Amino acid sequence: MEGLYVVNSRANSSALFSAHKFRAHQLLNPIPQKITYLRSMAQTHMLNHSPHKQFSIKAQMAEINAGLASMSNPTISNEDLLKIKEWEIGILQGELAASQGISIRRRPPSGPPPYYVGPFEFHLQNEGKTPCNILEEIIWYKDVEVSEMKKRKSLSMLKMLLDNAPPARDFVGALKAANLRTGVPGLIAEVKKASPSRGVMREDFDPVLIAKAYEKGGAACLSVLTDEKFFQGSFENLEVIRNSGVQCPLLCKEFIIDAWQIYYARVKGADAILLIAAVLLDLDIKYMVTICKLIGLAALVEVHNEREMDRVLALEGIELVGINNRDLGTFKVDISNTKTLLEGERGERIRERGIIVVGESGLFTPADIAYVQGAGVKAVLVGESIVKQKDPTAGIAGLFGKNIAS
Ligand SMILES: O=C(O)c1ccccc1NCC(=O)[C@H](O)[C@H](O)COP(=O)(O)O
Repeated sequence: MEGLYVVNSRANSSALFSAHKFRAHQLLNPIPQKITYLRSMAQTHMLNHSPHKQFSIKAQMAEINAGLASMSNPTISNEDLLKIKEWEIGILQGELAASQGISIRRRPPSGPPPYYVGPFEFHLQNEGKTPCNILEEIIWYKDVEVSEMKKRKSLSMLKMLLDNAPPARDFVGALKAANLRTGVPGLIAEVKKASPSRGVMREDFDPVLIAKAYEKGGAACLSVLTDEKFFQGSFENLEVIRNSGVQCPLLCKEFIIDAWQIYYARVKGADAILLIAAVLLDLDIKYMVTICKLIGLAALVEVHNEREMDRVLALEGIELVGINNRDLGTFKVDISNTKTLLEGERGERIRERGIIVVGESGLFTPADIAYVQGAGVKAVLVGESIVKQKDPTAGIAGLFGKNIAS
C-alpha cells in the first residue's frame, strides 16, 4: 500500500485513503467478478443521479480504469494489486451506500482522507478517524474484530463445522405460534447484560438462568447479545444457552458486516441473525438473506426509518422485519416510531406479503405492548424491562399484564 502512495496524485492517494473493503461479496465471489458486477451497478445508479453526481461517478470509474491499467505494471506487488482492487470496490461501495441513504461509513483502513487545494494535498489530524456516532464506532471496531476472527477460523473451516452444528429451529414459526396462542405479540426476550446507552443492567448476570427464566415466562424466542466490547455479551453465552436444554429458538444479536459472521453464528447454535439496514447495502442484505436461507437461519432485518423500511420492502424473500424504536446513533427511544412506519401503504404491503413485524426497544408496560400491537406488530423484542427484574419470569407477566406461559 505504502508503495502506491504518490503525493499530489489524486488517483493514487485516494486509492490509499478510500480503500473501504466491499465485504458482502468477498467470501464467495472472485474479485474480478465483483468489480464487473459493481461497475454495472454504478452504471445503473447513474441513471438515477443528478448530472453532478453522474460526473462524480464517471470520474471515479475513470480512476478505476486507471487503476486497472496500472495492474499490468510488473513493479506492483500482488499485495498492492489486491489493495488497488479493494480501493476500486470501496469507491463504488461508498457511492452505493450514499445513494441508499446509509450514513454509517466503513472504517477507513489507513488514515484520514486527503483534502485538496489546487494541486496540493492536505491531511487533517484525526479527521475521518473518529466515528460519527456509537453505531459507527461499533461497526469500525467490529471490522477489526471480524478480520482477526477470520484469521483464526477460515470460512471453509466454518463450512465444515456446519454439519456438526445443532439443527436450526423455526424462529419465525415460533413467533407466529406464540402470537396465535396468547393473542399478544410473540416475545423475543433479550439476554442482555449491558448496553452503550444503559451501562450494566444486571451485575448477577447468569445467561443460562436468565434464558430459562424467560422460557418459563412464555418467551417464544430468545435474543442473545454476542458483542463483547459494547454489550458484555459473548458467543460462549449463545453456545451455552443452546446446549442448556432451552427450546426457544435463538437470535444471535450481533452487528453483522460480513457473511463469515452468519456461518459463525450458525456453528455456535443460532437459529436467526440480525441484519441492520442502517449499516448494510441493499445488495448486502439480499446476499446475506440468501445465505441465511441456504443454511436454515431466519433473518431479522432491522429498520429505523421510512427510507430503510422502503429499501427492505423492495427486496424479495424478506419474512421478518424489526422496527427499532431506538435510534442507534443517538439512543433516543420513541415507540411511536413503530406506528409511523406501519401506517398507510407500507403497512398494507407488509400485510399482503405476510411479513412478520417485530417491535423493538423501549417496551416497558402492558400499555406499550398494546400500543405496538395496535400498530400491527406480531412480535416484540424486549431487553431492559425484563432483564432488570429480580425474577425475569415474573417480569414477563408484568410486561404483558398477564401470564403468557402455556
Ligand atoms: O441498547 C443500546 O444502547 C444500543 C446501542 C447501540 C446499538 C444497539 C443498541 N441496542 C440494541 C437494541 O436495539 C436493543 O438491545 C433491543 O431492541 C432491546 O431493547 P430494550 O428493550 O430497550 O433493551
